[in-house]
Amino acid sequence: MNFVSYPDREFMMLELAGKIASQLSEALSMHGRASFSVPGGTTPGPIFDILSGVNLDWANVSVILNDERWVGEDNPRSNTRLLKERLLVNKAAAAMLVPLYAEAAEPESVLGALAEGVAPHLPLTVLLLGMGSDMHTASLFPGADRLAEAMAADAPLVMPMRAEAAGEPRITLTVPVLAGAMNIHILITGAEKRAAIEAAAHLPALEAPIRVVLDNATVHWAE
Ligand SMILES: O=C1O[C@H](COP(=O)(O)O)[C@@H](O)[C@H](O)[C@H]1O
Repeated sequence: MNFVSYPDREFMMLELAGKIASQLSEALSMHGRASFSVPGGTTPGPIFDILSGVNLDWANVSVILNDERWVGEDNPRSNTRLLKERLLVNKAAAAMLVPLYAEAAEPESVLGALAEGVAPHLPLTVLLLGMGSDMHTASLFPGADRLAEAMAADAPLVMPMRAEAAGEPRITLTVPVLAGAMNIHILITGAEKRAAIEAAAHLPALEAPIRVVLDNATVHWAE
């Protein structure tokens, strides 16, 4: 893995935001459009704040979550809510949000429609991932009910996922979609996650799902 250690979080967020903006900008110049997949959770808020103010042809950028918790936007755990509050504001308000959630009791009942929405935006231009200290990324949790299926080469684009550590049911981009991205960045902070990602490099993917992208990703870390 390509591991970059930064002196502090603020510097890391600024540097990585610049890198992502230039990768999106290059795709926009070459193809007239770009797709950007982003994590939820607690880590990416500051980089969203920076990116939302960057001058970019956002109207031609599609934004897709890596994964969503099956809760409505009124719930503070909603990743869509985070995106709308921190990334899809200011200049980036012009970007197109590709939904990974629709009002339904279970993800299974709207899966087809959500997958159809994702398909035209592949391969992802830039994939930004987070990681939990249990080595899950997106909603690929160790021990999740459909993890092996989501790792198969012929997996559908999106899948529902349930795991004890996940809390609510989830929906996630699957491994072929994640691993097929043109530029992959993993954003992590703190000593515990650093130790986890170093351990993941020596573990099978079913125990350490982050492993599925590690060989082709740049890991960005700050204490
Ligand atoms: O549940 C999730 O967790 C991971 C990691 O989140 P963090 O709070 O430790 O930064 C996140 O990447 C994923 O998108 C999210 O749904």
